[in-house]
Amino acid sequence: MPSSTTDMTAAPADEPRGEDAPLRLAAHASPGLSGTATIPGDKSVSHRALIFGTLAVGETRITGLLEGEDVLDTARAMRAFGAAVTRDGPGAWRVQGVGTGALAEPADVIDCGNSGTGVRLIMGMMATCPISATFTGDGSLRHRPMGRVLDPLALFGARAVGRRGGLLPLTLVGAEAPVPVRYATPMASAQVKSAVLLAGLNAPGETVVIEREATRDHTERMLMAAGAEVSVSETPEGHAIALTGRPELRPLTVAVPRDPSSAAFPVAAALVSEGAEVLVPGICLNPTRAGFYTTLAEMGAEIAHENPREEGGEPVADLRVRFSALAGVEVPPERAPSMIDEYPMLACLAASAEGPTVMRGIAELRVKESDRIAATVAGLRANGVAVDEHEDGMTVHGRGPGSVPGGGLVATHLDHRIAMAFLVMGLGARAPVTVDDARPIATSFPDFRTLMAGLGARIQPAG
Ligand SMILES: O=C(O)C1=C[C@@H](OP(=O)(O)O)[C@@H](O)[C@H](O)C1
Ligand SMILES: C=C(OP(=O)(O)O)C(=O)O
Repeated sequence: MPSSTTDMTAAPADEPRGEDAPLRLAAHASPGLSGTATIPGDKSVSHRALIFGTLAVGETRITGLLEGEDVLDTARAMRAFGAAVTRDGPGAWRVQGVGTGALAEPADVIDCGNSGTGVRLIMGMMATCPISATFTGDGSLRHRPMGRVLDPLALFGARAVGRRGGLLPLTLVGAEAPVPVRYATPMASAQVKSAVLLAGLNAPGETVVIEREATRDHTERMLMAAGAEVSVSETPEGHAIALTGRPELRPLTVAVPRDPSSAAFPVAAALVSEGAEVLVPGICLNPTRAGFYTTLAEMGAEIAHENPREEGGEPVADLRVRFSALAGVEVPPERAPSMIDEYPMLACLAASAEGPTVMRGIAELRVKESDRIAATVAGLRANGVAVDEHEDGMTVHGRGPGSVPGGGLVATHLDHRIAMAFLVMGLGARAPVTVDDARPIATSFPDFRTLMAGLGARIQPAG
């Protein structure tokens, strides 16, 4: 791994970083996985640590930062807005912030690569500052809707000019005289909520965001830790977060907890690998993120939560996972926000559960890095698994442990989670499962292959 900050944030390409040609990988049946899976830092917390570091006056210290491409793009962007961002060693970073309202105007286009979180939070951060910035991203991000943040940011007084349909590239002109906003989010989205709260930081007065279902709360936690006045309440309209604008944010010391969304992959691998026992230590089990683990318990997964404790202000536990005979379940739609990124993995796992697994209320999956419902359904069918596609979800008809035929090729559509979910499914399938391009895995989990190989997983380049 390069040791200097400059190397870690080299200019992004339009294609996934790394090798030029698509990286086709095949996962072969791998019974008896064992060992310890040390998961990297949480992606959501890592983005926010860099952004809050930039908005605080003074030096923020971060340990355990996820050094995936998405987060490195945010680090590079924070430099463009005036912060001094330094890498001291693996996961150890410092940010010398400029303060809310004192952001520099970037001299060039901000390329957020594959990251919806990066671009949407950064647009929120700058929308109430008297500067302009132009944003773009890779072929996946340029298809994703930005109107969901541009609409509320316009209420603060910001203006955007971009491609039709609210697509990147776009230029955001920050408000000269921002006004605070009261906004009810039309979809369950922590990115939209966070963009509004970040914009509210530099608007005088009280900004309120109301969400029908509570989404991940890392922004609120960090705002409070940095000294902002934030109150959270349940109202007839929903879960409301009120923020008083123009605080002086103090710099934080952030110990990034280990990512429950990344942990989902080795956890699922152990569940489908006959005879497996894997320890996954120190996983963040913040209730706004832990829905996948609740669902696994309902399916009968043998997962012990050992040594529960608090680390860096988040509840964490060590997960000991054993190969399990799973039963299909109906996932309550209201659980979706707490496991939104885990549905592709759950669907692949459901293929070897006994009976149907019903996943509804997840239309948001259609606007992620890929249309994750369509990509998952196509990948399952290519590997002989029966699945029904619904407008807002899917039902997987599992036939029990060891029943997944495999042998198919999965189109990953620049989507790291599709690539990882299907490789994990292959570890318990009868014939190898191949993914057409594993390069996007580097956006969130650069050490995925090494970590999985350490457990005994057979994931190899495919011809
Ligand atoms: O706020 C965040 O850090 C994230 C929010 C979620 O997106 P939405 O806000 O679009 O649901 C999630 O899918 C993404 O991986 C990270
Ligand atoms: C949806 C995801 O990320 P983002 O929206 O930040 O691209 C994800 O990591 O699964």
